Amino acid sequence: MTSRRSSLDASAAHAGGFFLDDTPTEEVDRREAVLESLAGTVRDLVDAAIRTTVEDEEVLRVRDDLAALVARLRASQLPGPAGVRFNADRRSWNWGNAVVGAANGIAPPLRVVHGPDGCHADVRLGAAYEGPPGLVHGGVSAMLLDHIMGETASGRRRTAFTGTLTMRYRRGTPLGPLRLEARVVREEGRKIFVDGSISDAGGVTVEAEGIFIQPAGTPEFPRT
Ligand SMILES: CCCCCCCCCCCCCCCC(=O)SCCNC(=O)CCNC(=O)[C@H](O)C(C)(C)COP(=O)(O)OP(=O)(O)OC[C@H]1O[C@@H](n2cnc3c(N)ncnc32)[C@H](O)[C@@H]1OP(=O)(O)O
Repeated sequence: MTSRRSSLDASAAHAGGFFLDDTPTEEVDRREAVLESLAGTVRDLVDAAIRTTVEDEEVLRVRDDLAALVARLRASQLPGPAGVRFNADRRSWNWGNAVVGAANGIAPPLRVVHGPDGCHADVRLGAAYEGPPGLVHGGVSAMLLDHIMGETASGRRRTAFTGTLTMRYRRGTPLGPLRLEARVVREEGRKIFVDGSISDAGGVTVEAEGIFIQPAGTPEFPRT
């Protein structure tokens, strides 16, 4: 088995909390597809574990089988979290991210689409994201909006951290298919004001307003 840790660490240079990495885009895409397929199965496992009704003995046998699989993945590990990396093509990858991480089985995951007027994402939230019965946990709604609004502020050309995020929960957000939207309303110096929403088939369930800050001294690339 080949470890990936050394090549990533050797090529990384720090840039405003993000890492410039010389891994070619083709190689990033290849590895991402592999990790994504693993995370999809992990996500399925989480859902199956929540909803299983098999006998206790079978649950315990599955637990032992899983422990053996975990040990195989632990054979070669990063020393800490996956971090955020980007290369000279401005291909960025944040495989551990809680919302979009390709390798993260507890990320829904959100697939953010960047357009001229902002960003949107279609997502289906299952049993792992439940708060009130049949409804999305309010913190999960805030987390997803925080991410898509932050990515909108970032525009894939600068880093933008959440300064203030205000949520208005208009009605319960049902588990199932949902659409998230975000757009930049205005900018003042390093402050980027962003609106966001979550909708189901019946309309908006959650609205949000956020102020995202570009940390002082961090790089900004031209718009693409
Ligand atoms: C690089 C290449 C491309 C890479 C491409 C990758 C793209 C990848 C996209 C990822 C998208 C992630 C989306 C998730 C986003 C999170 O979840 S980020 C995590 C949660 N947020 C945090 O942890 C932030 C913690 N806070 C901080 O780090 C710092 O307080 C901040 C927010 C950076 C501000 O610090 P600062 O720059 O020292 O701020 P400061 O100079 O005091 O103030 C600047 C201005 O902002 C205002 N301000 C400061 N703090 C706040 C606040 N909390 N609220 C409102 N206004 C504030 C000040 O009043 C001031 O305003 P003016 O006086 O200029 O009018």
